[in-house]
Amino acid sequence: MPYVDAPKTEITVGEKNPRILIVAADLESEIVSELVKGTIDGLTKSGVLRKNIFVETTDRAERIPALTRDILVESISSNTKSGIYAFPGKEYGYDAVVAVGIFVEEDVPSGFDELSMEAYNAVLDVTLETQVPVVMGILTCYDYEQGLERAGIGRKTKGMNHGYFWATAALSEIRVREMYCHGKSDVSIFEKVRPDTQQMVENAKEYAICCAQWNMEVNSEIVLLLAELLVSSGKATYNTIHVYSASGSFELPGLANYLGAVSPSGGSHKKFEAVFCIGSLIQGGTKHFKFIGDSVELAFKRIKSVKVVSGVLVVSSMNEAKHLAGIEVDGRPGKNIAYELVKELD
Ligand SMILES: Nc1c(NC[C@H](O)[C@H](O)[C@H](O)CO)[nH]c(=O)[nH]c1=O
Ligand SMILES: CC(=O)[C@@H](O)COP(=O)(O)O
Repeated sequence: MPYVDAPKTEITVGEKNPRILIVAADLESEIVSELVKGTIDGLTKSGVLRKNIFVETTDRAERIPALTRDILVESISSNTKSGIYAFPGKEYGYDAVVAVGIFVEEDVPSGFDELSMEAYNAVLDVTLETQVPVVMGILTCYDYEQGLERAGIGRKTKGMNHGYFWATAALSEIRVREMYCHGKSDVSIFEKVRPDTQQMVENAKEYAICCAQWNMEVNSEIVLLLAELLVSSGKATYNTIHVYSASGSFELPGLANYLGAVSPSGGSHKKFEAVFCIGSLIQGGTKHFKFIGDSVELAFKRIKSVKVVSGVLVVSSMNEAKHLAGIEVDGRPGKNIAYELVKELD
């Protein structure tokens, strides 16, 4: 069974009901239709009104990014914005998008990795261009059975419908942007380490840390040491470090770009010195972790709105991830990557 440490977040939508677009490839397929159902189910259970969930379809997963972009652009002129969070420049008719589809390696005789990478890169492009979070629900399976399992209808192992993950991811991305627009970040992770009173530090700068919610046991170690190093080196105080939760590592570039491009309305303008992106991608049963790892690194390089420091681990086991987060495993001391990340500021 693949390793899964998915976010435990349960989200209930607020007063403003979000508008969610699902762009699905090949709705005729039993896998995709089940994944779309799972996504809709997850969204409505969290309080999204069914009338605010829109499903558009195409025949092939590689067409999802272009179709998503077209629908988003068209929605600018519509009169149906929810206004949950600010879009810089243009406002779209949807607060988040879930891309749903599947590539099966067995069915792609050559170029499977290229096909998948192109789709992942193109989905991230849409997010970076529009600032609308597009959640990655395109499965990259070795065979059909793996797809059935991830749709919760496996024949050997039933599995879990991943549509629920994607529903949560879409809503988390909306929530974190909404919080940011209200001048809020989530510093609860510092509760145990943050002193009650803080010295005034001259020239303390504002930093953001975006932290993926998958594999938090690992990510939290990196975030805590990173903050400690920023504070002990006099670059920041705990008050000038702001933590924002991204759903998974795939959501990190979109969130970092958003923080760089948008000033929160109502709150003070935050111009971050740098945005650190922390996540750990641990190999599951498919190449999903690798495609995400490669596509997010490329996307970080395309971000111009702010300096981004990537701390996304792409590893084959939880023990490897723990090692890079400074956690001792089987008597072998770990080496936290936070030490390397702060050096990137110099
Ligand atoms: N398996 C891991 C994930 N998966 C989730 C994706 O990052 C993403 O949130 C989802 O595809 C929706 O867009 N994320 C991690 O950070 N680490 C993993 O091991
Ligand atoms: C949904 C995920 O990101 C996670 O389940 C990846 O694992 P797998 O490669 O087995 O689909």
